[in-house]
Amino acid sequence: MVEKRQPIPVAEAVHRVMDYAFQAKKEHVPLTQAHGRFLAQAIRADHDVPAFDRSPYDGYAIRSVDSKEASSQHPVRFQVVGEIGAGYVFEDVVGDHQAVRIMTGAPIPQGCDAVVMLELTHTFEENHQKYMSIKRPFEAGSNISYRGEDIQKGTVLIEQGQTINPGVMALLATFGYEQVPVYRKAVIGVIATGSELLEPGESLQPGKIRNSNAYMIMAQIERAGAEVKYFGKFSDDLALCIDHVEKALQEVDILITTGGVSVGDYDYLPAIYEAIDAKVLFNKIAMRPGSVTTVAARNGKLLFGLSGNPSACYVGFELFVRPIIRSAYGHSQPHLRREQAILGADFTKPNPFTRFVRARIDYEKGKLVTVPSGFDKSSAVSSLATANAFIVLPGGSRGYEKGMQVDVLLLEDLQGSEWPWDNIEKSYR
Ligand SMILES: Nc1nc2c(c(=O)[nH]1)N[C@H]1C(S)=C(S)[C@@H](COP(=O)(O)OP(=O)(O)OC[C@H]3O[C@@H](n4cnc5c(N)ncnc54)[C@H](O)[C@@H]3O)O[C@H]1N2
Ligand code: MOO
Ligand SMILES: [Mg+2]
Repeated sequence: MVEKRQPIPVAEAVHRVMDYAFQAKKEHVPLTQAHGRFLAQAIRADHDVPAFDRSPYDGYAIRSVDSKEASSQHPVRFQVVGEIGAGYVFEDVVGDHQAVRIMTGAPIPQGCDAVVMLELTHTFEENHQKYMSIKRPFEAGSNISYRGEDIQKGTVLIEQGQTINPGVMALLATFGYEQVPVYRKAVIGVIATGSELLEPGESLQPGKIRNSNAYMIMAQIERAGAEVKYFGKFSDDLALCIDHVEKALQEVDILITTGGVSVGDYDYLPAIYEAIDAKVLFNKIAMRPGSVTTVAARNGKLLFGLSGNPSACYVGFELFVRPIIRSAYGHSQPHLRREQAILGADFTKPNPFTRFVRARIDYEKGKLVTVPSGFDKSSAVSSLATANAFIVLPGGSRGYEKGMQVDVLLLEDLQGSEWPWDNIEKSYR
């Protein structure tokens, strides 16, 4: 008698997985390796930016009071008493009707309170002395970048858990983070199962297929910000498989297998979970694709038994594995970002279970429009390459028409969402 599996709602499955959320350890990495990592500590400004009043232009630093009488009829002349480039400090105090030639980024000399752009000055020499003149007055503060105008000392600039993007890299460098506190990458093991699997370098043979899931999952792991450990393929021998899983578990934070979770004669995963005494959190979800997605836990470590069908495997990863990875990095919005979009094509399939249609989101005149990205079967591999979203169609619906509003989950968005599973749009016909 085949075991009858009881499907649970998607949200309930995600909850059961998230009960095992863990925090990754912290480490320091050189700044040059920090891009794409997750900050393990908030970054606070320990000095003002800019740290001194500076010139935003190439020109002349002056005392504004000396320019008061300047007009096109009566230009005011200044004696040029020095020159400073960015990186240098003018050591003297600037006096009455004196000016300093100054470059963009150089500190404003003592005594000066305005900068005149080079283009607005006339320069000349008399008796080997340099002068410049201007034809209009400048107010105190004209063309000065003030200390702290960009960032004030003490400001929290980035919260812990944020992704280090190119802009964060600039801030880290600005504040002297030669070594950056980041979360250590979670190590995720991958094992493929199935005697039909060939590796990409092997020629096709009758009845065989190439193992695409392992390479897809490894990329999904990297996209989620974790590190991959690939353990290759299972053998056909159950005892060896058990041993394989036991050993792999020692080396990872999470273990993912693909295939072998349904009720086929060679679907070994249920037997393996039993043999290693892992607690099965669920083995059937009211969703398509991915209904067979199984998750088990042993000694606090999760084992994800993703489906062998490529589309089901892909969806299972994004819904259940991704949030566990992101939450390990202190992220408060670890789930896929949920948005609403206009359906750009009919989707006539009825949905007894909640369906996650691999889809493409595009912007059209300020609106988000989504269309399925191709062949919509659990076994499909073709619709994944152009997918950047899942259209979420709740169970119980009888198909959707072009123009309807639907919920979508974004696959390539870094912001994420805190909990996307409440009140999924049910505007079905
Ligand atoms: N009697 C039933 N049969 C099936 C059920 C069911 O409820 N009762 N569920 C179906 C559903 S839904 C799915 S999804 C699949 C799940 O199968 P498994 O997770 O056990 O995976 P396998 O049997 O190992 O393989 C399924 C399919 O995927 C191909 N595959 C496997 N691994 C890979 C890989 N690494 N790369 C590419 N493709 C892979 C494999 O060749 C099979 O075609 O079960 C249904 N059956
Ligand atoms: O689990 Mo299967 O992917 O529902 O099609
Ligand atoms: Mg199977």
